[in-house]
Amino acid sequence: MDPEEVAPLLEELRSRPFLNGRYDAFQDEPSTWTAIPERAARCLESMRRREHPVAAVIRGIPIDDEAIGATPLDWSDPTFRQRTQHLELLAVAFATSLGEAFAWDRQQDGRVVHDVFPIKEHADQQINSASTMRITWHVEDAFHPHRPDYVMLLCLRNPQRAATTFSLADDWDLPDHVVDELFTPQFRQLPDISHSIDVAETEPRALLFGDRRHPYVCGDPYYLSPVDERLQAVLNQWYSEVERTMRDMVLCPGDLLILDNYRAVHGRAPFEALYDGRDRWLKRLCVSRDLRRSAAAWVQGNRRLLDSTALASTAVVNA
Ligand SMILES: O=C(O)CCC(=O)C(=O)O
Ligand SMILES: [Fe+2]
Repeated sequence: MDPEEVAPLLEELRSRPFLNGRYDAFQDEPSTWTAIPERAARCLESMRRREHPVAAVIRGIPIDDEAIGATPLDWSDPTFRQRTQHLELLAVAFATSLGEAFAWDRQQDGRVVHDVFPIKEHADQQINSASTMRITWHVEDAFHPHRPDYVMLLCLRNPQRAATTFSLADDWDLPDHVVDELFTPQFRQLPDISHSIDVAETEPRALLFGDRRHPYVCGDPYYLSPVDERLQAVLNQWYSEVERTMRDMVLCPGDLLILDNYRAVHGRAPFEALYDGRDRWLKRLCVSRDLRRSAAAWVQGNRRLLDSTALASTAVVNA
């Protein structure tokens, strides 16, 4: 994308008052979904309507490195949100070509756009604010029936050139008996720690579903266990195949990566954080094709704010 194409929209978005991550009114404005450059809109429309491509990157979103200021070190100084709101709104505008950007009430204060940057205390945890710890590949929010259909990552800076990794389900070549097992509901998926939920027990689920020739995937191996030890060998075969087909993408400032969260898994390579205000910094959005499916989880009638504890199974919540 030519940066010139999006510059007037970005300029207009810069003049918006601070909305503090509550973007409902903005998402409801008709101009939101008509304003984005045509070629990008076509690509997103193709992702939604044809389910192809499964992963796409839109390049050339102008990032003013000085104006966005320092990469935050933690959540204590919220001014970074004001400095980057126009970029968040732009990402939300792109998301409207795919569906609706939504928030989880227990993640990042219920904000629609998440910040991804390294936090010292999390360096070796399995969370997106880690650094030396690899984020093992996963489907985003795999534990939840209302997980996003798409994940969008907008890169503000990435001096470490840490790669985002992803693998497409269509690339997997697995023996029939492995596919059969993965299509059978016999795997328990617990929530990842970013949701701060303790689920004692979950219903066993299938990891692949839908059309056998072009399956959908749902799983986060780090928080996954089979109902029967015998299935570990099946999981290992699947894991190797995902590793074999894994691609690396080093996002550069102004790159917007869009991943189909039903047809691809993703993760992130480890990197060395410096905590010097210049570290890697991304904005992340979860996008749903259809918010009606999640009505039982809407928080106080807000269709774009989901209660992640509203699961089919019984959830025990850590306060
Ligand atoms: O940092 C990245 O490139 C991706 C991290 C990730 O998996 C996420 O934020 O959902
Ligand atoms: Fe992720």
